[in-house]
Amino acid sequence: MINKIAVLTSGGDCPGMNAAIRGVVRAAQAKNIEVFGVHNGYVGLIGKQIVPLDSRAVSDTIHRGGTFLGTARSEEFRTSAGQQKALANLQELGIDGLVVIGGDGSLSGARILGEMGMKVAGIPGTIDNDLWGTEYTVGADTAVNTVVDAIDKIRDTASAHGRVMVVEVMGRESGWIALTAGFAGGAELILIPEIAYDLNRVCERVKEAVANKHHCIIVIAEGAGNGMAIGDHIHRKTGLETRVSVLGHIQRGGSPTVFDRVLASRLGAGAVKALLDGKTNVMLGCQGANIVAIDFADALGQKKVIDAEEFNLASIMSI
Ligand SMILES: Nc1ncnc2c1ncn2[C@@H]1O[C@H](COP(=O)(O)OP(=O)(O)O)[C@@H](O)[C@H]1O
Ligand SMILES: O=P(O)(O)OC[C@H]1O[C@](O)(COP(=O)(O)O)[C@@H](O)[C@@H]1O
Ligand SMILES: [Mg+2]
Repeated sequence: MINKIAVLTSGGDCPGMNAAIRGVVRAAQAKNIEVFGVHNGYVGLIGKQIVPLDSRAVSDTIHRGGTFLGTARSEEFRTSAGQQKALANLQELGIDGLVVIGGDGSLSGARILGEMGMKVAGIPGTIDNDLWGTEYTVGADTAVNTVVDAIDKIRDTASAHGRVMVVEVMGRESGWIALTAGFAGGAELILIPEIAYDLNRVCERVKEAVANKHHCIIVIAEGAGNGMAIGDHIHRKTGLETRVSVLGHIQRGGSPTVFDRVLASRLGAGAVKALLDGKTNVMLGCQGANIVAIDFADALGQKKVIDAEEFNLASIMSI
């Protein structure tokens, strides 16, 4: 039996976090469960920044990027003392269920609270789409649409000048954004941390592309190398005019796409349902048309792999 649920957003923000909070609040209210919002992730959980949320508190939020609850990274929460404090604050308010919206780090924190006895459910929220067990994380679709919009614009000027354009995108350990946006944006080359590349061959492909197509767009994930350094190397080896764009945090902001709004709402409602069904220590995810609850042990214990077939197809599509 669950009477009071708290919800927080943690780690790197992503478009759709507000829609996920809204999903939790409204699904809980529909079942007459009280909801509390925790400001600033685990920082606010330790600092007791916890406020009641009703249906009206989440009005006008579905279309907004960022998170109205605020997000943070907390070193204190990594310690046992911090975790005890966080748990005690929840218990003091009589909160018996917690929904954590965030990336792999945030969900690892939720798992610890779950092991300490709190009932917890996680919603995967990160633009990186790097969590195992869900085809999409909240925010990933919006981020790749933002990147493709940038690539389309960069392509115009690349073609006009016959230049090489290096576009560095986010993803310290995951190449999903680079691969998906590179594929959809028609990039000639995609460089990701999961697949080794040879710079000499990259330069050969660049020369070939500029000769045949009058431009060359290279999308590189930040985890696969420094865009500026790669651009400089290409220019020195090929003599071709090269420009570099580092897209940075524009990828993390903006109004969520329809896909992300619907996904976040469904995962929010799914998290409430999972807790009411007596489940705990689970991450909600989407698999095909279904919302599923996956044990943290699986979701956090396995590494999502990049689709090698898609990578090869993107390369074929660029000839
Ligand atoms: N292994 C862990 N154990 C406990 N808490 C963690 C762990 N990993 C991350 N956290 C908590 O979650 C916060 C967010 O994690 P981080 O990795 O920065 O972001 P994300 O959730 O976006 O991956 C951290 O600042 C920390 O408080
Ligand atoms: O600028 P920040 O907030 O330190 O983090 C940058 C990182 O966060 C991300 O945008 C998202 O990653 P997480 O969701 O795991 O935090 C990465 O793509 C990027 O490398
Ligand atoms: Mg992370």
